[in-house]
This record gives sequence, C-alpha cells and structure tokens, in this order.
Amino acid sequence: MSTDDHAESTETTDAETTPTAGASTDASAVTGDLLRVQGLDAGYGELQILDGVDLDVDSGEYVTIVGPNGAGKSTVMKSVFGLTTYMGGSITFDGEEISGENPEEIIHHGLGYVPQNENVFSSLTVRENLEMGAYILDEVPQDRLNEVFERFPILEERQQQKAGTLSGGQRQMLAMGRALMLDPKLLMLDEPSAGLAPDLVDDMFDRIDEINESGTAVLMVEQNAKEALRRCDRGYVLVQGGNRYMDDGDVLLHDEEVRQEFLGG
Ligand SMILES: Nc1ncnc2c1ncn2[C@@H]1O[C@H](COP(=O)(O)OP(=O)(O)OP(=O)(O)O)[C@@H](O)[C@H]1O
Repeated sequence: MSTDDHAESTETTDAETTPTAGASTDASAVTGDLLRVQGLDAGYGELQILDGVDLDVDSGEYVTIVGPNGAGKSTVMKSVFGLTTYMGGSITFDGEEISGENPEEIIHHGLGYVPQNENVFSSLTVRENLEMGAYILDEVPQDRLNEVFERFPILEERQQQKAGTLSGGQRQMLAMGRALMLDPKLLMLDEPSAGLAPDLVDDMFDRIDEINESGTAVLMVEQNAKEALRRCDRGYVLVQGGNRYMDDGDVLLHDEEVRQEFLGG
C-alpha cells in the first residue's frame, strides 16, 4: 500500500508511487510505457487544482482513479487531453512528451477521451457521430466502423437515428464508439456509469472490460469506486489534487483505511 501526506504536501516522494510488497498483481512492475504523468500541476486559468500528480498506465492496462468529489479526478483526465491550463510537470504518451499540446494534437498520438457530459452531438445521427470520431482521417475507416457496430450492435440498428433520441446507456455506447473510431492505444473514460439505471451499470462495465481485453488500455474515473476497483488492474486514490494511494485494484478494495475513508466502510 502506498500512502503519504500528499494532500497536504507538494513534495513528491518515492513512497507515494511505490506500492508495498504483497500486491496481488505486480503493481511494482509498472513502467508507464504508455502514459507517464510526473509531478503534474494543472488547473483552470489561474486556479491550480492538481498539485504534483503522478500517474502511470502501461500498454493494455486497465487503471482507475477514484476519490472524493472535487478531488480533481476529471481534471487529471482533462489535463492529459490538453483541456486545462498546464502549470508544470511532465506527461509522456507512448514515449513522446505531450504536455502543453492541445487536444487536436494529442488525439493524433492515439489517445481517446470520453468526457462525462456532452459527449455526443445530439442533432447528428448515430452514424454521423461515429464518422465525426474519425474526423482527423481523410476517409472514414470502414473496418473501424464495422468493429464499433460489432461491439455495439444497437448502434448499427439505430445508425440513422438522431443521437439526442438515444437512451442514456446507448448514448454512452455511442460516445465510446466514437472514441474507438481511431483505434486509440488508451481510452480515457470519465464516469461512464454516471446517470445510468442500476441495471445498465454492470453491462457498461462489462463492455469496458471487453474493450480492455481486446488490447486497448483504459484509464477510467468512476464514482462507483468499489466496482471500478474490482474490475481494474490498478487504482489510484486522488485527494485534494494529489495522489494519496496507488496499488492493485484488489489491494485497494480490501485495504481497511481506503475502505473506511473512501469506500463507505
Ligand atoms: N472549468 C472549471 N473551472 C474552474 N474550476 C473547475 C472547473 N472544473 C472543475 N473545477 C474545480 O476543480 C476541482 C476538481 O474538480 P474535478 O471535476 O476534477 O473533481 P472530481 O474529482 O472529478 O470530482 P467529481 O467526482 O465531483 O466530478 C473542483 O474544485 C472543481 O470545482
């Protein structure tokens, strides 16, 4: 278990990113070969929210970020995608420094991002939304479109329907499908279960598992922390804009301190 006073301190120590022995899978072997965030400071305008955040995602890994409301979880993802004010630290993706780049540039590296809100164009059809997902390419990649339809058959059925008429679950699938159109190496999902009826939440998590099992790394922010930690390889607990814990999902899930403080006992 990795703990520290990071919420109160801006100093980065080895302890906060180095898990203790006994992890159920090998969290200590993480290299951050796909995404490596080191000492990230970022915020909105002059307002600093993130204070020295460290985060790694390896190729093919499934990583989740949990933590209390307002901790800065969404801000981490937005910052990786170039949507906040970059204030310091380093973000490398697939070996290239991307800190300070804008989303148009970042998407070319193979990073997909599904924001929590306004993640589809309501007035466009399902198919048009998916085609928009590949807007950086000269032509819509038919093989990708077919793969998305295979993964989410309901989107093929409803391809001529306006996205605004879809149910919450279908809209979420469309948002993920859109991000998958460019076959990203890493798919970042902000609260994919938010607003879904309870009986749809499991289905959504199953689909995310499948996306990850097909080789796409996943970085997910979730309020549904227990389920997210159960499903992921590794998790981070973020508090007040800084890392508080990092370890394998199962280890965090069963850690007494994490359970009491962040998982409702
Ligand atoms: N566009 C913005 N401008 C200014 N402050 C913002 C903006 N977006 C978020 N914040 C602030 O940044 C802090 C972190 O917000 P963020 O949404 O990243 O937290 P979170 O951990 O994802 O929380 P939640 O689970 O409630 O979504 C909060 O204090 C929030 O009010």
